[in-house]
Amino acid sequence: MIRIARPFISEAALTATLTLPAPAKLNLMLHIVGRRDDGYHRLQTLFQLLDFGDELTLTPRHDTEVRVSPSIPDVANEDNLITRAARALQDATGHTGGADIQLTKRLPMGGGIGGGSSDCATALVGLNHLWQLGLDEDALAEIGLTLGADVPVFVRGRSAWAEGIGEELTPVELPEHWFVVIHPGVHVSTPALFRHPQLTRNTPVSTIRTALTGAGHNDFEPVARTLYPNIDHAIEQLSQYGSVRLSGSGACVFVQTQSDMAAQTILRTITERNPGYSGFIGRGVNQSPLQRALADQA
Ligand SMILES: C[C@@](CO)(OP(=O)(O)O)[C@H](O)COP(=O)(O)OP(=O)(O)OC[C@H]1O[C@@H](n2ccc(N)nc2=O)[C@H](O)[C@@H]1O
Ligand SMILES: Nc1ncnc2c1ncn2[C@@H]1O[C@H](COP(=O)(O)OP(=O)(O)O)[C@@H](O)[C@H]1O
Repeated sequence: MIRIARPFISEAALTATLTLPAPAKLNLMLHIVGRRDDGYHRLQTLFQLLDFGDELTLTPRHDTEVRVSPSIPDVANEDNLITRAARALQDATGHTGGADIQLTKRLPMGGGIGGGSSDCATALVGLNHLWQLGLDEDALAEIGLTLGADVPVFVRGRSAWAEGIGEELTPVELPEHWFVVIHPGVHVSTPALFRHPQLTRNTPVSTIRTALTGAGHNDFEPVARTLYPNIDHAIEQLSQYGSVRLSGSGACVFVQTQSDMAAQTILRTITERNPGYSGFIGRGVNQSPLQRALADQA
């Protein structure tokens, strides 16, 4: 655990409020190449950050309370990854202040687009700033990894090639395309998919260079399509517009477009045709809007 002396916090910092984005990610490809002794799967994946996501407004409190509002249905305040991030920071540093955190949730839950992980990372990065804790990026990523395999990429804020369980990150420069992301109205449990007996876990190891050519696939896709007919249907529907992929363990599927206007047309067509589906458009970004927003504060 990282322990630092409790820093002095000015009265001005206690009244400051910070609004920060929590962007989505896509897995442009995701190969499962093995398994660790603790059961976690070893992956190779290309994380593309998007300029679309949730938003957190953080206000410090004098007491130790951490309150997230509105609460997320079926997720207790102490289980919310935002609260868990705040608690982890308090534990690591001995900080005795708390926070009120307003959450604008735009990303579908269990969508494979990292909503919870990104909220968690934004809380870590934002509270480190507001509470003046002085933890560096490595320390925040290390704390983040204890809360979820996908948290470090959002803490570091670069589109990246990832190995290990997602924490060995190499920043990459990707073309900043537009993406139509469709949520086909089903909630996928990531642990359940990782446990599935039919999941391919022995894809041969690839290289970053190969992945950057656009080669690769998502090993979750066959299982997700079998278990969730809506995912299968959404992939079929979108495939007329280009190469469709599942993101993470699903349920979101996506297709790349050359313009915002093309993306709007596809999104409108698919959601009008399928009333249970929702979706959004995001532009791929190499640097996270979180780090850009924080730099603007400095
Ligand atoms: C599959 C991916 C791909 O980006 O994304 P999502 O579909 O969740 O967005 C991630 O690896 C998900 O990361 P994350 O959602 O943070 O997972 P965690 O909370 O750390 O783990 C949830 C559970 O999934 C399993 N797990 C997770 C990651 C991994 N590399 N191997 C695993 O076996 C473990 O059983 C773990 O208890
Ligand atoms: N702030 C949060 N936002 C979303 N989900 C959260 C949050 N805190 C805890 N969770 C839990 O984490 C689970 C996975 O959420 P999410 O990150 O949206 O999925 P995925 O990683 O598949 O995109 C949710 O079903 C929910 O139970």
